Amino acid sequence: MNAASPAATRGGGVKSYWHYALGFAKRYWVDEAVIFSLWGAMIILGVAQALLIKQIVDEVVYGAGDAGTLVFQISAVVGIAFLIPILNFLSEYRAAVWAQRAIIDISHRIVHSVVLSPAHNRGEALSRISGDVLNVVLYLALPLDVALQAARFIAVVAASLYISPEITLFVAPLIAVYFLVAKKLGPPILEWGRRERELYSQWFRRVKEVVDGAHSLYRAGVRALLKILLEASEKWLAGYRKYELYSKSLGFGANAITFGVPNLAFGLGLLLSLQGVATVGTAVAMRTLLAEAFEPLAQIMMKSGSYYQLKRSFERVAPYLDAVVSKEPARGEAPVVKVEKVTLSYDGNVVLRGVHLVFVPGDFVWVRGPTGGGKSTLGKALAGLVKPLEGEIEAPRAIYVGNDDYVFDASVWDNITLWEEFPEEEVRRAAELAQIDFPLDKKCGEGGSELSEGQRQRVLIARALLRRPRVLVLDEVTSGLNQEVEERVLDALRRVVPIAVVISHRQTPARYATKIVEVSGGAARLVEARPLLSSTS
Ligand SMILES: Nc1ncnc2c1ncn2[C@@H]1O[C@H](COP(=O)(O)OP(=O)(O)OP(=O)(O)O)[C@@H](O)[C@H]1O
Repeated sequence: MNAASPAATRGGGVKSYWHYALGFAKRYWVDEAVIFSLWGAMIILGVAQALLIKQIVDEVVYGAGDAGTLVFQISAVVGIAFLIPILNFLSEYRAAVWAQRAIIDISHRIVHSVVLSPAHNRGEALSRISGDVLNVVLYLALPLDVALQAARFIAVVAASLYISPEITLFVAPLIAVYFLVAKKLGPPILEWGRRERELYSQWFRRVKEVVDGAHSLYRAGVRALLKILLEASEKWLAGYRKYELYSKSLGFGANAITFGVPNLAFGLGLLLSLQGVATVGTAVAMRTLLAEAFEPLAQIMMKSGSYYQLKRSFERVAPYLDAVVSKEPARGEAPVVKVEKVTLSYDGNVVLRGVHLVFVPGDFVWVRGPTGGGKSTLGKALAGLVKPLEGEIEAPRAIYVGNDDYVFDASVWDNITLWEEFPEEEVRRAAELAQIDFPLDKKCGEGGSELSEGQRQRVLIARALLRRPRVLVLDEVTSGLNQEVEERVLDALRRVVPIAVVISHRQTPARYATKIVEVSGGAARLVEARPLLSSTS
């Protein structure tokens, strides 16, 4: 998948709908071409089927044509009748998989956008993923969808005009009425549906209140209780009645026209055949064709009915859409960290300039410096979470662990694996290396509220170690540990992570450091380099 330009979020302004819709169309042009071709074939086959039916009926009724040709034509009609559902299945399958891929892509973009720009609210971003992403995909695919349905409708009308302009023009006003009425009534019905659901939840809340408060409400007497319920139920029922009346009567009217028009065309065709203006075949073919005219219209109306809902979702997600989906570094890359002539900034405000650092396997780097100097910024940049304004950073499979990393309301185990499948012994090993000495089935609470700070930090470290990073950046995540445990964690890190970068105000990392980097005054300098320690010492 191509990555779009990251300008929108950083530049502040969100680009227009068409910018994203065209980008979306370009990214998925293969899927779109396949779906369009399948639909094209279905449309052509549908029209061909109607024309063949006209010919067959006329040959039988008027005694023209021979038996061999008839058998061939009938076989073709039956064949088409089988082929259309198969093509339909293929297009629906392709469209469904495409939609899921698009959902994953957009979710990745949201996640990356949040990580690249920590100003975003993470909880908000997660709710976007669960609530809006599907709508965004539907909204971006809307032009294609509408074009497809319009093409279906136009093909049916064109074929009808070709077979019998008289009948087509006669039923056209009815089709227009169907379209206009449904278009006018559709949105109020959707609105009523929403109000009805709201009323239902109000009613349900009332029931719940009565059930929960029954004990104290009993003093008011059972009759009063029932009265409260009755009033609430009647209010809800009144809303429900109105909604059902609207929606069912529209459904009834639409069905009447959907069934009526093809049969009207059929009857008209038969009458015209008596006058010699049409043939019986025309009547049958028109009936078959016109039965297909309403489905695309209904689809267009349904899409336009949810248009505003889709648009709102899009507006909520658009600020996240331009994030670049970075590539995973290839496995087996040498874990050498290179930071060359790098400038790091936030919204144009430079934090660090001219950073040049090289770390090699076995390095244990202690990053120190005054508060606000840019240590975290450097650490995040190593893991690709802050993009350099200038220069290049190479740090294969780097993971950054910071104190803001989220601990979910789940067990320690789930917080380490994040619900991914890992062999049990690997999870236990990661927990052991991170010096987790409390049960792995212990509940963490929302945000780790049931853990001490040191426990929370060890869970975060185990989560990172389980993923076997080649470069691990720990940003003040040993601050809650007592010195003895901190030493054990750092020692484990030194043994198992090829390149460890520890950002800390404490002195403990000095014991293990092969390199010390001082971050202050807008610069990050290597101030000390010691010989590499052997991993067993
Ligand atoms: N997301 C952000 N947006 C804008 N500015 C930021 C952002 N994060 C950090 N900064 C700014 O960048 C500068 C460096 O911050 P950074 O957190 O990297 O420093 P630090 O050395 O890690 O500090 P500390 O020791 O207090 O954690 C600070 O002036 C800070 O205000």
